Amino acid sequence: SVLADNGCKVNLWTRNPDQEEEINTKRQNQRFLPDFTIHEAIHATTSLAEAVEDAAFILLAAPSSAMRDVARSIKEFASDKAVLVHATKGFEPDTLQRMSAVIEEELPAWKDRVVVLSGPSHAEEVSRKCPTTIVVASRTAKEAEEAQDWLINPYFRVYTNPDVIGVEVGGALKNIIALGAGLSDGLDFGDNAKAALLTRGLAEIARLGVSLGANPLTFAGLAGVGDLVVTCTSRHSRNWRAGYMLGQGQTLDEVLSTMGMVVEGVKTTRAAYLLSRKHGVEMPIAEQLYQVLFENKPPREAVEALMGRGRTNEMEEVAAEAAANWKE
Ligand SMILES: NC(=O)c1ccc[n+]([C@@H]2O[C@H](COP(=O)([O-])OP(=O)(O)OC[C@H]3O[C@@H](n4cnc5c(N)ncnc54)[C@H](O)[C@@H]3O)[C@@H](O)[C@H]2O)c1
Ligand SMILES: O=P(O)(O)OC[C@H](O)CO
Repeated sequence: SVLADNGCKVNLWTRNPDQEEEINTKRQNQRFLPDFTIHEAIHATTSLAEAVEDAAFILLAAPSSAMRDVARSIKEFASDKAVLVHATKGFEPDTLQRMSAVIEEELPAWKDRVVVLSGPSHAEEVSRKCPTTIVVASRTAKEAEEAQDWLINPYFRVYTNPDVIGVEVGGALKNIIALGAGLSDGLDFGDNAKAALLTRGLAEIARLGVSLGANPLTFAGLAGVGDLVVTCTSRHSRNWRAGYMLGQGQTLDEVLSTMGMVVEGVKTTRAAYLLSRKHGVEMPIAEQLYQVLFENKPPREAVEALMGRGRTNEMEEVAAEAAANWKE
């Protein structure tokens, strides 16, 4: 919609022929974005070749578990002159890789040229043209600035950032904390608890991010605290909603079947748990959530475990992590 508003002719790929027809004839997508009139310049197609072969700008937004397949499928059709952007917030579940690494493996022509788009941006509000700020990151300024040119408009303000790793890690890990915030709200634990989760969650995100090579300052920006705040507090967030239902006593299977949309935080909790062990990074919130989601730990016990941890210094850990990384 942003690209169509900016004067572009847009092809939107869907695997579902009914959805293709609904979009092209009724200008609606009732399942995923009800009551929104889709711009006339958007043409839905079930043909991936038609969707990408003449495209100068390609935006991949598949769930993280599907990104490799989708990237592989466009290889034979996409022009390597196209600006390639992804908006997916998660790690590949099996390999624990970031999305740009997965895309670059499947599409070597874009090596070091994949742009990451992230930040606080629920589709429900962008489609209503609510003022939104996001960030695009790439290894060299050229690609991010090109993506910025394509996307920026009076209601969609786009910043650039050189920190691909930090922007991807922030976008992925905030979903875990949003699940936790929803869970806390579902247990009626109040605003103090939620503020604690956001703040200590940000510390965890920064710790793992820095150990993966991110700039810690990125987590103070749109892809860090910005997206963390919106996802932990917005009624639009699927991750917050899923956590809330868990807090109210539903099982994970019940929650996921009710949602009918991707809840990236579930698989990302597992990925973060495994990455934290691999890199020796302490992530107590992610660890407790992992036990709630995958080991049937009662949520109240998880909160007790977090509150009962040994005494610690608030600032020490982030500074120590950054120093260790710098020495390497
Ligand atoms: N919804 C938002 O506001 C928003 C904002 C920013 C980023 N994101 C990110 O975008 C990604 C997708 O989220 P969404 O909101 O579109 O989810 P969604 O659940 O609304 O839609 C996912 C779409 O992917 C399709 N899909 C599932 N498996 C597929 C596969 N194997 N191959 C191809 N397509 C497949 C589904 O059919 C569906 O159309 C996530 O990583 C999410 O974090 C979403
Ligand atoms: O609905 P969620 O929880 O997947 O969040 C969507 C976006 O990432 C918000 O920026």
